[in-house]
Order: sequence, then C-alpha cells, then structure tokens
Amino acid sequence: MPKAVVLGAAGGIGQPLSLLLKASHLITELSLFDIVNTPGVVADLSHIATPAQVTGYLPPNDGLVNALKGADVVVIPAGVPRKPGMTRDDLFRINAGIVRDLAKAIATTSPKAFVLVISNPVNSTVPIFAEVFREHGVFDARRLFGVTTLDVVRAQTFVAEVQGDGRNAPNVTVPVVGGHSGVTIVPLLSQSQPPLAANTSEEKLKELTHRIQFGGDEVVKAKDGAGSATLSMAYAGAEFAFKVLRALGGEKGIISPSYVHLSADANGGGVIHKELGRPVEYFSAPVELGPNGVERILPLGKVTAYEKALLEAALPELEGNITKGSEFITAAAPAKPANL
Ligand SMILES: NC(=O)C1=CN([C@@H]2O[C@H](COP(=O)(O)OP(=O)(O)OC[C@H]3O[C@@H](n4cnc5c(N)ncnc54)[C@H](O)[C@@H]3O)[C@@H](O)[C@H]2O)C=CC1
Ligand SMILES: O=C([O-])CC(=O)C(=O)O
Repeated sequence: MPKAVVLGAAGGIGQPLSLLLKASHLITELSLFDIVNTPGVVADLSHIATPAQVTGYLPPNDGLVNALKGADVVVIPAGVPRKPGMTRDDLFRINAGIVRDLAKAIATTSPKAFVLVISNPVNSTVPIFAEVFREHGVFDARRLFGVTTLDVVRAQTFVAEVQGDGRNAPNVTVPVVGGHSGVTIVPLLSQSQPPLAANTSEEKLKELTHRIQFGGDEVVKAKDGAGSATLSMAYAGAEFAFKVLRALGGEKGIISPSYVHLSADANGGGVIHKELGRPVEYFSAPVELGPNGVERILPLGKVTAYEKALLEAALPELEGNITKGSEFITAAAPAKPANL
C-alpha cells in the first residue's frame, strides 16, 4: 500500500488536504513536511482511526529527505498564495525558488514518485520541476502532474447552477483544458454532459467561461487579503490524488484532466499539437492514468469556433509562462564545458 507525502502540509491547503488523505483507505503511510507547525498537524491527524500512519518533519537537518523517503505520491501545496490585485504570475518571484528546492530533494530522494504540483503559478512551476528532474537525469513526463482539478470542479458546479440544478454538480462533466490561470483556462462547454441547453445565449456562454477562468479571483476577493482557495483546492487535490492512487493500484480507465509535459504520451502529444495548430510543450488535457502514470493523452475533440478562439487566446500567455519556468532553471545552470 502506498505512501503519500504532502509538502507544505501545515498551510491553508495542506491541512485540509492532509485530513482528506488521512481519511482515505487508499494509503497506509502519510508523511507531512512544512517549514513550520508540522508537529501540531501530525499530533492532531494521528488520532483519527484510519489505517494511514502519520509522520511529520520540519527543517533543518534531513527533515525533507526523511519525509520523502519511499514516497509513491508527493502532493505539493507549498508556497505563498495571492492577495487581491495579484496575478498568479506575481507569485513566481517567491514560489519558483521554493519549488526548485523541493524538486531537487525529490529528484535525489524519491525520483520514482508521482509528483502532483499545486503551488502557483502552475503553468510555470511544473516546467521548473521538469527542468530540475532533467538536470538530475530523472525526468519522466508520465509522473509529473500540474493539478488543474479545481478548474474542473468549478466548471461542474457553475454549469450545474446554470442548468438550474446545483445538486446535480457531481454528475456534470466539463473538460477544462489549457493551463491554470485566467485566459489560459479553457472550458470546453460544448462538450458538457449533460449538455447545455441548445438555446444558451452567447452572452451566457461568455459569462460562464469567464466565471470558470476567474473563479480563483472570486475567492481571493472574498477572503480579502487572507489568501486564496484552500478548502475547495484541498477537495480537488485529494480527488486527483485518489485517482492517481487508484491507477497506481491497477484500476483501469481512470481519466482526469491534468497539466502535463506532452511527451508523457507515446505520440508526444502529436494529436493535441495538430488540434492546436502549433506545438506547445505543456498543456492541461484529459489524461488516462495507469500504474506508470500518464498512459495516454486524449484529444480535445470537436470544439466550436468560440472555443477555438479561446484556445488561440490562451496559447501566447501559456507559452510565456512555460518559458519563464523552464528558463528559471536552464538559465541558472552552469555552462557545459566545451567539447575540445
Ligand atoms: N493549483 C491550484 O488550483 C491552486 C493552487 N494554489 C496555490 O497553492 C499554494 C499554497 O496555498 P495556501 O495553502 O493557501 O498557502 P499557505 O500560505 O496557507 O500555505 C503554504 C504553506 O507552504 C509552506 N511552505 C513555504 N515554503 C515551504 C517550503 N520551502 N517547504 C515546505 N513548505 C513550505 C508554508 O509554511 C505554509 O504552511 C499557493 O501557491 C497557491 O497559489 C491555491 C489554490 C488552487
Ligand atoms: O486563485 C488563486 O490564486 C488560487 C488558485 O489557483 C485558484 O483558486 O484557482
């Protein structure tokens, strides 16, 4: 039975996420790391009568390494959240260095673990992980995931509301693709199941799209300086982690959107490149999960002219975010000695 690790476990997301993981019977070991307050979170969770045995670690010494030893799945909500007026990209300055250091520790301690990145800006932090893993010779695109599940969870909820039956949200499916910030979040509402009413006005579609793209801002605004989504993110992060764990356990046919390096797929994301009309390195798309991680990236399928325009609007920002993340590592790498 697998060991799950949470890095940033004492934070706004980390605590409820750790609770949901502790409550799950899919894991037997839950290892928590944060730079502060881990002992209290561990003492609290460890009284819950579920199988997972909880251990906690702090820096300095080998806290992080010990937390990561033998990890099968590492979930990462470490880093600062937004305040009103900030974009996710504004978090790069602080969070890029945090995730780089966590990536180095994973690369050396648990290079085979499945890595689930929540820390923002996801569009850039996932490329940071990939480049650190590449530098250490352990990059496997099938095992690195940007968690975009909250966008899907929001889309389910908001579409169900528009359909007049909020209680049906769990049965609604909406693919949300692209990235995880503003216009890079592209809901494919034409593929909603159950479908939106045929007479849904263009205005309503635009409103719904905007609400899914900027749902995070609603929470940042409501929290008024006290952070961003934590509880809904913990729910979404746990939901995705459970899917990964079930696939790891051999369950077949599990599909979930996730932000991945397109080389994770046997054909290198070729189908999606063709659909988008240009190559892009990372993209959130529905992926089929298996015991080795990504088994297959599914095509986006039929999109409307409106959705095609959304995809076109998403790509320049997404590509900029990807380059920024990758170059944070590659530009800092010492030059290779010339081949004399
Ligand atoms: N992917 C997504 O859909 C979402 C991502 N987020 C992002 O998740 C991140 C965390 O958000 P919150 O939990 O609300 O923030 P928070 O500030 O409440 O918690 C962050 C935790 O990370 C810890 N931390 C900082 N540096 C660390 C390090 N080097 N190693 C381990 N832990 C470290 C802090 O001590 C803190 O406990 C933010 O970057 C936020 O933007 C938030 C919501 C949704
Ligand atoms: O909005 C934020 O900064 C946090 C986040 O990623 C989300 O809620 O989708």
